[in-house]
Amino acid sequence: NLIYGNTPATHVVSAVFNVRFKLDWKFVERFCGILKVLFPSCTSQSALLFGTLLVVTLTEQLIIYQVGVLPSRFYNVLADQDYSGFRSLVAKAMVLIIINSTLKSLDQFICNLMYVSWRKTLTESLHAAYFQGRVYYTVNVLREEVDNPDQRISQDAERLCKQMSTMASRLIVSPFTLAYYTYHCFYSTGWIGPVSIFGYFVIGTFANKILMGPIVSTLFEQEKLEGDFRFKHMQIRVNAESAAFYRAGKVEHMRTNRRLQALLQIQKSLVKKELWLYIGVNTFDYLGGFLSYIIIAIPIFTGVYDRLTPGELSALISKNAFVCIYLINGFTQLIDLSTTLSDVAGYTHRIGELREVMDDILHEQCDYDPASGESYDFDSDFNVHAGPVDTAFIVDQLSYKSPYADELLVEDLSLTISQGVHLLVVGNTGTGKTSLLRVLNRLWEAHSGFVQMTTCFGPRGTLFLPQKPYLTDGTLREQVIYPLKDIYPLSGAVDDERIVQFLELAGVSSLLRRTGGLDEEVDWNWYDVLSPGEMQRLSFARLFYLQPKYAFLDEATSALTEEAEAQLYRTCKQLGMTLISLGHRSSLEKYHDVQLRLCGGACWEITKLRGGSLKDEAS
Ligand SMILES: Nc1ncnc2c1ncn2[C@@H]1O[C@H](COP(=O)(O)OP(=O)(O)OP(=O)(O)O)[C@@H](O)[C@H]1O
Repeated sequence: NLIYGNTPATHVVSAVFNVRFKLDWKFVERFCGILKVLFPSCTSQSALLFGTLLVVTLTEQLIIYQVGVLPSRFYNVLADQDYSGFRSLVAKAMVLIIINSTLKSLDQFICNLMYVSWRKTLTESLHAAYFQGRVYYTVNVLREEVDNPDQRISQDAERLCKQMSTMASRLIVSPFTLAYYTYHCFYSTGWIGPVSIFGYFVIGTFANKILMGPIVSTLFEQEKLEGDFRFKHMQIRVNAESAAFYRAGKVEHMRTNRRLQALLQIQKSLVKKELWLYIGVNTFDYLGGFLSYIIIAIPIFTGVYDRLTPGELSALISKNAFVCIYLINGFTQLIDLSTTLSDVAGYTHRIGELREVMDDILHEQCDYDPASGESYDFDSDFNVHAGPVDTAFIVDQLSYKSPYADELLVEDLSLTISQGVHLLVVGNTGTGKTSLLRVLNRLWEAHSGFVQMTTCFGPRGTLFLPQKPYLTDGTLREQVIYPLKDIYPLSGAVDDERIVQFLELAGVSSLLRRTGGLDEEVDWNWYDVLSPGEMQRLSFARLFYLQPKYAFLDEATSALTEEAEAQLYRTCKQLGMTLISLGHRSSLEKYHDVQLRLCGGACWEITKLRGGSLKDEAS
């Protein structure tokens, strides 16, 4: 039995602005979680690309060193007027330069490949959680703490992968160059060189971490406002016609500009905060240049090198400076990455937070049938689950309310939805008619009581036609067979005849001409070109095609005439469906046997219509 109830819906207050996202332990946890997704195994594509990048960048470093010492060799052969040496050196230089530039391009190429591969893996993993069960509904409608989940999946994931791939080639080689030059530095300056440089790096990192803290949280906020701004434009795009009827250009202009201003304000503050980080980074860069001379100055002024001649001393200074500068340069490159790291941290928090919330929702929602242990899959699960075969739902002492409200919409409702007993649910606006469907469909949790679902979703089971017709993108056939991915049953050309016949029965056969055929790709937005009535008729064509045993129709004929309504209801009944309708029209009564009236104030009553058999269990 699918029993759910007794858990009051929790109201989660948006905490986005109270939480300061920083470079903290939470960041490390979230980042490691994302890395686990990006590198699922040692033999995964990303891991192999990463290994190849390591080999390429290390080879590149060796070649860079060879290219770096070329000028000193040129000095040698030119000073000695060694013509043959000069010729072979030129040839060697040409070869080295070609290899170097090829390796550099290869490095870039692998980074780009890695970016695409990471984006694919990360986005697909987010999709897997988002589209599992009804997570996409809960995260968009019921959980306020996650702003713009769409933006996090489509844009933030992309930017995170981009930034990480740009960091990769610089980071990957750092441990090797740092180890190599630390050894050389120790060899030529003793412990004072490496210790001073490491100390300098620690101070630099600490200073940068302090400067980066506010940037990470501001970046997080900026991305939220970026999403809000884009959403506003999307809202206008989707509702352009309604807005135009209101002549709402001015007010929408003002509102959209308001969102833009909020976004720009935060962007400005981000730029200001970044100024301090840039000052820190640049100061660190230039101070690093002097540090090598300070390191060598200490033994000189303390008299360690007093016995060296000025010539030997300058050779020593030049050699030490070279190694120290290389080592400092290695650290400086790491510090330079801090601006990229602050971006990475911002995106990591946004994606990490979304992953956590989706995991949480998945754990909370038991979207599987405990009896059979199977999850509900609209496409493939046509098995009827445990319970009387001629019932769809058994509702017992059910109370429910909207997620953020205190008052119950309905209290202690008991009824059985059985085959052949057509049920009409009526009631004033806002009394909880659609909410009843939400609770039956497990989009909302019941406050108390039980709902036992004894059929499956989809063909042969239960189908819900929502109040707002939902049209997907794609061809006319895809609209009709929605939400199935393939035709059902798989019967080839016979399917075409059925679809055409059902389009005719639903009164939208003209769509065939407009689209040019069932499988013609259309470049229009279905919402823009169909009238509300046509959308409702197309939803009925869908219903006829899927032929569920039970059809829940939420004001499904509100945009149609009573004659059209009569014809559609007649067809549904001829196809053997049991109808559960929600609506206000009295004309609906004649197609139903039982009426459930939601009276407001949590009250309800069940009455018999037209002498139909009353099968409720309530008083
Ligand atoms: N996602 C939501 N979050 C919070 N409250 C909601 C949500 N959806 C609906 N409500 C509220 O729940 C109450 C019941 O809504 P419901 O959609 O069930 O009304 P209804 O009886 O179907 O109304 P109508 O006849 O207009 O369709 C309303 O007060 C509505 O504002």
